[in-house]
Formats: sequence, C-alpha cells, structure tokens
Amino acid sequence: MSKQKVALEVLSYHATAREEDVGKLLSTVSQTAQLPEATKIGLYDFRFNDFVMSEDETVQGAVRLFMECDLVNKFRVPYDVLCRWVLSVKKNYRPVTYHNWRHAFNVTQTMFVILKTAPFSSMFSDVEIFAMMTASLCHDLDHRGTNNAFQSKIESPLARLYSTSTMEHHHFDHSIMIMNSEGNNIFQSLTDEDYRQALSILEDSILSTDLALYFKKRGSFISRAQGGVTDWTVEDNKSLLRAMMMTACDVSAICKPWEVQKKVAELVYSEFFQQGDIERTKLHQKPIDIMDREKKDELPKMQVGFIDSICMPLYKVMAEKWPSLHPLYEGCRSNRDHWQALAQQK
Ligand SMILES: CCCOc1ccc(S(=O)(=O)N2CCN(C)CC2)cc1-c1nc(CC)cc(=O)[nH]1
Ligand SMILES: [Zn+2]
Repeated sequence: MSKQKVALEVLSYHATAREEDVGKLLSTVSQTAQLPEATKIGLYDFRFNDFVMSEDETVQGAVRLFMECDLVNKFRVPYDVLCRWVLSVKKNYRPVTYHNWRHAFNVTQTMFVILKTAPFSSMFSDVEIFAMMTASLCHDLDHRGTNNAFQSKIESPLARLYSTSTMEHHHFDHSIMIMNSEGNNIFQSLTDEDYRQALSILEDSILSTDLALYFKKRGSFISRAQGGVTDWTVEDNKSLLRAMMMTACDVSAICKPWEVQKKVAELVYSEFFQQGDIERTKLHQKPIDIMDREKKDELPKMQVGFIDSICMPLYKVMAEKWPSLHPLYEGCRSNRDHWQALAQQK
C-alpha cells in the first residue's frame, strides 16, 4: 500500500454512535419542546456556561441549537439522523483536557448567538448557517491535545499527510467520515448545489481555525471593516467574515465571566503543560514557554499577551462594526483586567 493509503487507513478509524444511545436520546428529547428550553439553559447568551451541565445535557443542548435554527425543517434532516450525528460527533472528540467535546459545544453555542443576532441573522443564507454551525461542532474533531508543531516534531502520520494546518485538515477529514457513515449524513437531503456549497464552507471554516491562517487574513479583514466596506454579502468579503467568526468563536472562552474564563484557562494550560512534559521527557526538547510548567508563574502575563495579540484586535473591530457583538469585546476587556491584576501581583 502507498504511504498515503497506509496513512489514510490509520487515520480513518472513527466510531459512530451506539444505537441504544441514539434511542435513549430520542426518547429523552422527542422532537417537541421537551428539549431543554433554549432560553432556560442560556443558549442565547454570550455568557453561556457549560460547567453546570451534565454530559447528557450538553448533547441535548447541541441538538437544541440545531433545532433553534430550524435546520431540521429547512433541510429535511430526519430527527434521528440529527441525534445520531450529534452523538457520533461527541464520540469522536477524545477525552483530552481542553480540546474536547465541551470546547466544541461552547464554540457552537457562541456561533449560534452571533448568527441569531442582528444583522448576522439576515446576512447569511440558511445553507451558510447550517454549514457554519456544523463546522463549529466539528472544528476540533479527534484532537489529540497537541498542536501542529508537535505533529511534525513526532512525524505523525497526520503530519505526513498534511504539511500545513495539519490538525485542521484532519478535523475536516474526520467530519466528512462521520457524515458519510450510515444514518449520520445531516446533509443527505440537500440539493446538489446546496451540498457542494455546504461542504466548501465546512472545509474553509474548519481550516480557518488554524491561528496561522487567522494571522494571515486578519489584516485584510480589519482594513476592509475600517475602510468602510458595507456590502458583506459579496462572496469575497463574506468568506473573510466567516473565517474571522470561526476564530472569534474558537477563542470566545476569553470573553466569558471571569469565574468561567479562569476555569477554562486552567484546562488550556494543563493541556499545554501535558504536551510540554512529553516534549521534555520523550523528545528531550525544551518546550516553548506556554507549554513549560516551570514557567507557570508567567501565565497571567501570557494570557494578557494572548488577549492583546489575538483576541482584542478581532473583538474590537467586530464590536465597532456590529455593536450587537459588544458583549464579546466587553467580556474580553474585563478578563484582561483580571489577568493584568494577577500578572502584577507576582
Ligand atoms: C491559559 C494558558 C496560556 O494560554 C496561552 C498562552 C499564550 C498564548 S499566545 O497568544 O502567546 N500564543 C497563541 C498561538 N500559539 C501558537 C503560541 C502562543 C495563547 C494562550 C491561550 N491560547 C488559547 C487557545 C488554545 C486559549 C487561552 O486561553 N490561552
Ligand atoms: Zn477549537
């Protein structure tokens, strides 16, 4: 077998939901409003906190998000297919410390609030909304808790298959494999044209969560947004906006109430430190600072750096352009104050 074939064999292992779990979910939450009321569990709120939810409740919440977008009716998605697909997606997130199912669920919930907020609700077609919600839930599928640099360091089959945006190409691949599995194709009823467009947006959106691509694109987004571009429905502008929205959702834990942000940051640095430990003990390499548990004291300063270099520039421009996104900017600014205070304490 060719190298590629072997790599694909190795990588194509994925598990889909067990039918008894699908049956349980279907019976717990039939298609009526028995699903947790979206507003009750705060699905319409940028301050949403999943820590208070059980695993089952996060699954019901994810199904609820897709129901609230009326995608089941608009795209004739059989309800059991939606439930099976959500369970299969959850099953294909590994139990790593941060890049796990709950991170994917949180990113999708933030995408949901943005898409439900004016003027976004009228800027995107139903197919785009369907594809962006799907991309959000799938964007980190089968993450191993290690970054792209680590994949190439260990010359993993993934790095041999995809030399750039290694993990992001795998996340997209994995989402297609799940969708092509029996009873898991939520796009099954789309017209050929809609299906082609949905897959193209799914791929671009998942790939755009590679921060390396975000840095490349952010410049033109900011200059267009500040340069007075008004027509964001032009395809070139819209695909740029979709990419920026994916990053805004991917890092949106930085905007959450301080108690939530603090807990998420602990998950982030524990996962980073686990990679650093492997690099030190197995690869005999010194990890970069953010993955070096011996540099734990510098974390608040690093978070301020993360906020200033990655988060604030994006939320600032988006909130200036679309004031309804101001809660994201405000949440991020407030957390910067908390991290700055901790950084000065040392
Ligand atoms: C909380 C532990 C410290 O966390 C960080 C430290 C430094 C930086 S960084 O901006 O300097 N930078 C990012 C790009 N990397 C390639 C190099 C390092 C980011 C984070 C961080 N990342 C995420 C997203 C996973 C979430 C989060 O809360 N914090
Ligand atoms: Zn992510």
